[in-house]
Amino acid sequence: MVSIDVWNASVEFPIFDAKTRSLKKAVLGKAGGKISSDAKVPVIEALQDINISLRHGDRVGLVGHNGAGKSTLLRLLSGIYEPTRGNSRVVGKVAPVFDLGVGMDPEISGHENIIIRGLFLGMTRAQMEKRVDDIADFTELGNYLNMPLRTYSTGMRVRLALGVVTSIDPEILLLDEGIGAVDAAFLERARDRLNDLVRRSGLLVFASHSDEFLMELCNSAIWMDQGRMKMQGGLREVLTAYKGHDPFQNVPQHVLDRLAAVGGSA
Ligand SMILES: Nc1ncnc2c1ncn2[C@@H]1O[C@H](COP(=O)(O)OP(=O)(O)OP(=O)(O)O)[C@@H](O)[C@H]1O
Repeated sequence: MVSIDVWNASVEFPIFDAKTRSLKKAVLGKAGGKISSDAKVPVIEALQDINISLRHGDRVGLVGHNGAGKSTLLRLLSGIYEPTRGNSRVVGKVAPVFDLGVGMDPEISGHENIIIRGLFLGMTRAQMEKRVDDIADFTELGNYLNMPLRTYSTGMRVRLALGVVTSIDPEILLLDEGIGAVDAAFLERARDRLNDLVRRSGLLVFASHSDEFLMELCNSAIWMDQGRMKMQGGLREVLTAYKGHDPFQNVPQHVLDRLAAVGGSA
């Protein structure tokens, strides 16, 4: 059974560049983590005192201003960062989807990239070979799949990457908001695949600035603020507190019904 547990975890980035000493005097705005001023070198306190316990079936949205610590938290959960203090334990195979294009090689074909990217996300070559046709159909890239990736437009790369990402079977899916940068029309086509992906995943943690995406995929949320967890609870409750208004209020009933049907937040 998959699980994520984090106890009193902090992640700090010491900044050794002498020029950054002036940072110590910096006044922080709303965006960004906390910069500690008492240490010898300035330290960015990206995460402080994080306590999380997630189990199979949890679908958690991470919300918060720029620099609040969402991406750092995802990297902590994926094992890319170790906590500077405290502990974390993740049981299950993690698929980190932080940057849609990461692990793609511009010099090899779309087909080959499908396999490579799948391997990077924890799949086997045999599993990916079985999915290539389905991914090719979805991307509508046709003969381009035999061409090197460098010949693709940005949108074509995103189609390929999204096709691969939505084909995997992750135990724990960690999604960063890059996925929200996809254009609306294609996203509409990807909607069902994304929902299926999330349904197949044992556990989802998704950092996003998009209410629509969060409503679609998540049922609870954590509000990050300057590296700390400001609030944790149901998605609607947390989004309402974070935004200062209830974003569900303006959602038409038929959309709420559809979200309820796919197991979303409504
Ligand atoms: N590698 C790093 N070195 C130094 N500081 C970092 C590093 N990564 C993140 N930070 C700092 O940690 C804090 C949290 O950043 P993080 O990227 O986790 O925020 P975020 O909530 O994902 O922001 P956004 O919504 O803009 O993506 C910020 O103050 C950032 O400047």
